Amino acid sequence: MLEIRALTVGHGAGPVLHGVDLTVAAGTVHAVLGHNGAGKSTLVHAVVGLLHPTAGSVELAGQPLTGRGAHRVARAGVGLVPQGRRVFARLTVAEHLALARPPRGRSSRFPRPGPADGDTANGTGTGTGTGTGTGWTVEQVLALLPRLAQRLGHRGAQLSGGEQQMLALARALLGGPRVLLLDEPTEGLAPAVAEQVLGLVRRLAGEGLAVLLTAPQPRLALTVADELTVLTTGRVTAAFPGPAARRDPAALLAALAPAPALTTADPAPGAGLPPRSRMSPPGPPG
Ligand SMILES: Nc1ncnc2c1ncn2[C@@H]1O[C@H](COP(=O)(O)OP(=O)(O)OP(=O)(O)O)[C@@H](O)[C@H]1O
Repeated sequence: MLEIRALTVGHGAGPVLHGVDLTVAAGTVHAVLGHNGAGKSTLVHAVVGLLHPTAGSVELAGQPLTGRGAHRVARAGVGLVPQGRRVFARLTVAEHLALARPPRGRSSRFPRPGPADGDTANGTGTGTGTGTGTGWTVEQVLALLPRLAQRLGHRGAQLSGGEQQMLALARALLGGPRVLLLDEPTEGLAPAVAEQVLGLVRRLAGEGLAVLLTAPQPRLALTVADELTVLTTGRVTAAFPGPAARRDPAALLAALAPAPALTTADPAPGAGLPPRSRMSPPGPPG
């Protein structure tokens, strides 16, 4: 479904990603793992058209997306749940959904594959997931995310982190994506809420979406991913099928191990710095 080939892209001062290859099949979750600064958001932004690659390509179901503007990429069926949720503090949930809703007369551009009737999120059984090919309606999104239905009058700033994440997900779904990109969707969430969000992600993949999500740490992503790719300073340094990584996560953990910290036994580079600085691993803690 989503094919990323030899992608090289940066923010103006040289590449951040160097020849990244990655595929996300329909109905699967592909997790991109990497430490802070590895290039995960850069990859996501390049796919959704916010950054323009200097080399390589992005295709959706064989249709080239490379170099298109973000709105055209969205219209082609790529949905984004951005890092940090990007919810408007002063708008209510209902207002967010109204803004994201497809224009009258045009439901989501792509039919929602849909599960069997009555098979709705969290077992609430509201029966809206009919898979009739009409795309995502606000009602269907609220059936998938019933917590939002109880918060329609709340402003973005009044929502919990988990509720904001669900609102960001709802907004993306209303665009009718075939591919959904979620940039660090569990960041800052309590473990139980993070698991709930990933359960929704898994469910959406089960409905046929191709899902790419990013995470700095493998623990939660490992529970839902069909494929895992490790990015290290802008390069793919390892890739694992989900089942194999779950059976034996040692190789994945090793691929994600931070570069060894300098010690006082190391020669010169930290000379003159206080000992704490020399012992710190690169980048902020996870
Ligand atoms: N707008 C920008 N302008 C210049 N450089 C940037 C910009 N955004 C990111 N970078 C740089 O690109 C590199 C990759 O950053 P990116 O945000 O893609 O990493 P990440 O893996 O998503 O990290 P995090 O987990 O912290 O979000 C970093 O060196 C970062 O400083």
